[in-house]
Amino acid sequence: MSASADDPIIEIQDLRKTYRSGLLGGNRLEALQGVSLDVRPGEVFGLLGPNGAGKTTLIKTLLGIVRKTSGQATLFGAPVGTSRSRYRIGYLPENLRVEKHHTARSALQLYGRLSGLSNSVVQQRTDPLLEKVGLQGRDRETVRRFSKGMYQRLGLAQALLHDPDLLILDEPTDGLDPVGRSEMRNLLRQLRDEGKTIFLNSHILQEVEAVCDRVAVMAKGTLRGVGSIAELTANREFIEYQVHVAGPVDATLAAIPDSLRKNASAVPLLLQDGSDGCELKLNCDIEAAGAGDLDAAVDGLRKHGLSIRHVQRAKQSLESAFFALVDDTSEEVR
Ligand SMILES: Nc1ncnc2c1ncn2[C@@H]1O[C@H](COP(=O)(O)OP(=O)(O)OP(=O)(O)O)[C@@H](O)[C@H]1O
Repeated sequence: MSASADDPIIEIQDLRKTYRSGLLGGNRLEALQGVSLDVRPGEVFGLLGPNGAGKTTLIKTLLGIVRKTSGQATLFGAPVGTSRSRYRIGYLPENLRVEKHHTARSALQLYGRLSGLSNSVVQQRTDPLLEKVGLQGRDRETVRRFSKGMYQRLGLAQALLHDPDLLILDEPTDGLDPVGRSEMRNLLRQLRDEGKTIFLNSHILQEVEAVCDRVAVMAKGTLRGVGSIAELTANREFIEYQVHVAGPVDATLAAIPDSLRKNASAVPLLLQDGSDGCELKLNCDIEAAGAGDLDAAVDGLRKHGLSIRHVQRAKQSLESAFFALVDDTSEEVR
């Protein structure tokens, strides 16, 4: 069967990696325990997870640096580790190491030779690339004087040198200041607009939220959730309402029905008219018809003479979705 433009760029099926160490490999650590996911052409896909989740192992398996124990992983339809798949990938490692005597220009020449590009192609691509990553004018300084942000830009330039279709980026904004992070975000969006597929690993939730089309959340070698930010943050168990009440915290909590109080909290709040009040947070069980719970709470508040100033449905943040997904009681996605 011939490849189509919509075929996944990365296809992973039940991927497992067990590290063995100690005497005769007696100690086993299952770093990947049956991970399955697809990355589609042109998307920015983020891999999120706490330390030790298996993110680096997954990336290194895709790059052919770590050998899988079992399962399938293909890039552009070819098994990982083959030269056919490797050539179409640009990789930004977490800590790019460049000999201190290099300049950005000489480092790119070296990386170009290592990728098998001719000198003339490297010459031709260097200036536009330095400009793209914002290193124009700094290309003759030795990297000894580079900030972490400049290193990351150089790393991205080397990853782009052979014009790959897929970029695999390990913590691309790690160690960057807010300006550097915002510049890197813009650069990633620009690369996506140019048609590159981007697979990145990050522990910075805001970055992932700002730039990724889809996200996979991993914990302890298993996949806990895959989807767009909107899909991952659509809380399936609770609807949270925020109710602004013209009354103190204690009276507000006392006014709502007993059955709702265990899922409620309130904090003092300055109301829009400048008077004292509180914000009541009410977690309503979806299966118990959330709207009915809200009506019951409003009835209780009104019965106690408390005025309601504002009601809104809270959006679940990626952060709270993330913590719920990596929680030990969360179920694995296969
Ligand atoms: N070469 C190795 N030999 C033995 N165990 C390893 C090896 N590399 C990683 N591990 C273990 O595999 C598990 C997953 O590690 P991995 O580095 O893939 O996680 P991670 O999600 O990238 O974590 P971090 O965010 O801390 O980099 C960890 O328990 C780690 O200690």
